[in-house]
Amino acid sequence: MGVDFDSFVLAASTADLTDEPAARKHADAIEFRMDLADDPLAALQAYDGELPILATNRAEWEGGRAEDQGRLEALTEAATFGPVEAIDVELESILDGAAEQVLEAVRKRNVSLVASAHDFETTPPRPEMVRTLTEAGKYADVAKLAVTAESRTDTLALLSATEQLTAHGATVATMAMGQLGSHTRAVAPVYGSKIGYAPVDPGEATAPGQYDLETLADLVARLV
Ligand SMILES: O=C1C[C@@](O)(C(=O)O)C[C@@H](O)[C@@H]1O
Repeated sequence: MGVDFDSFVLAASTADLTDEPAARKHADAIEFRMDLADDPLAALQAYDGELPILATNRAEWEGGRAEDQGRLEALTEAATFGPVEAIDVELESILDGAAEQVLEAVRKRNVSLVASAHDFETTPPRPEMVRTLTEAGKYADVAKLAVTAESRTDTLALLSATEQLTAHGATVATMAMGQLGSHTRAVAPVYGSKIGYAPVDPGEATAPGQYDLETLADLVARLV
């Protein structure tokens, strides 16, 4: 049980689980953005796709659309559905103790856990990125960090932090958002990043600078 993040996992990010047949050819998993869906628990109930689901219910304060009210409860419930083999929860929610019931549900069903942090404005200094990823890794199977690149120096710092942690045995997922960061989505897996996110339809990106699924699948396959 659980998604195996020992090797790279390409997740098709979507608010619509009926995208699954279109994603199947290129993706290893579906990232279901519950916060962008109309009735996410009903959609999970109706899901009959083949790909395992990584469920995300991104908080408004972390760049998503989910209000705090009921957010973590819905994520906890998502963890009880058979096809949900991984759960993404914000590192901030873990650290402030709010995610305890999510962590318990994840443990109970042996679902994989991704602890994530985002910076939609900048790229923090390298030591801070290493600290954030190290902290996230204490709680989760995958420590994920998405930053916003403002320069090539930023993207190099992110890739270097990715390489360092991977060399020390950590399982991390990293990406730089924004136009300047796009190439890191293809290149970070070379340095050890274990999850890539891409929309099936390029018009439905879930973060700035994403490639469409087919393009990212092709780039990563050529590089890794
Ligand atoms: O956290 C992430 C990473 C992401 O923000 C990206 O930059 O690809 C896309 C989101 O859907 C996902 O939950």
